Amino acid sequence: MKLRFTKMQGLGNDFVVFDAISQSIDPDPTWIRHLADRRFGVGCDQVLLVEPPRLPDTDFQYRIFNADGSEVEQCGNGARCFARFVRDRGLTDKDEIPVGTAAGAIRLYLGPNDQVRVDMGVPILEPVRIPFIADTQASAYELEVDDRRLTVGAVSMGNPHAVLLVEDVDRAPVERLGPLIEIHPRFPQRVNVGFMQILDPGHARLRVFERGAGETLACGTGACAAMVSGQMRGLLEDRVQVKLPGGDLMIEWPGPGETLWMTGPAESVFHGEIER
Ligand SMILES: N[C@H](CCC[C@H](N)C(=O)O)C(=O)O
Repeated sequence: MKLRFTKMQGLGNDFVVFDAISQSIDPDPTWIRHLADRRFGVGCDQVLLVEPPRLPDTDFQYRIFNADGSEVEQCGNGARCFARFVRDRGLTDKDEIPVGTAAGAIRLYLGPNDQVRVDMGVPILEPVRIPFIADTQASAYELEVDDRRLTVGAVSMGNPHAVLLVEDVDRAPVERLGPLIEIHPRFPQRVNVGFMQILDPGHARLRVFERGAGETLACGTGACAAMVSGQMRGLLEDRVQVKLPGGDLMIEWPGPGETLWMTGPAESVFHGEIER
């Protein structure tokens, strides 16, 4: 059976997107891994499925699968690509799209110049909800990694993030520490690992070693989590330009308990069909 897909990207974080409303898609982890493989498959960081709504007051459900086949709760760059996909495919004519994810409902706003603004909900800081094993909630935690004591922030955007501060992202030990922290036992669901260099209270550089995908050119939820962690540590203000290797995101967050907004681009690259 031939399945139609669209290859998309948000700041170089790339996706294979399927309309799973008009097509029957079984997201078997082995097949997801094959799809994501950059030599034996199409190649992507994540696979996205667009499904009929499941949550009240939403128009769609959107499911996210990492390249390793694991299904996850949230994807920031994917959310923007989702919005572009459903508009370009004529699945909606709205500029404001309520959509359900495994982490709950979010709202997407299509703007000019391929920009999409996303209400990412309220960031989660309570350790048990991240999940992260800690005695109390704090703006930063000590983490033993490879016989070294590191300081990390811990935040959930629906998916878990650890955030480290570094002097220079270009020289950050992403390849060495990313995989070690991703599977650290204090993160029972594994974790995405952000390495943030703060330039000034309104600007930061970030690299992210993603759970289930490795280092990507951009991570939307990672940018959100890094900004939250930076603000909780008194280092960032409530509107921050986060500069990732693939490009920039604007993150706005007034503070704990408040909604976080992310704005950035989303583009289609090509349409294709794959035999299954
Ligand atoms: N690797 C993430 C999912 C994709 C998130 C990222 N691509 C984004 O733009 O937020 C996780 O396992 O939680």
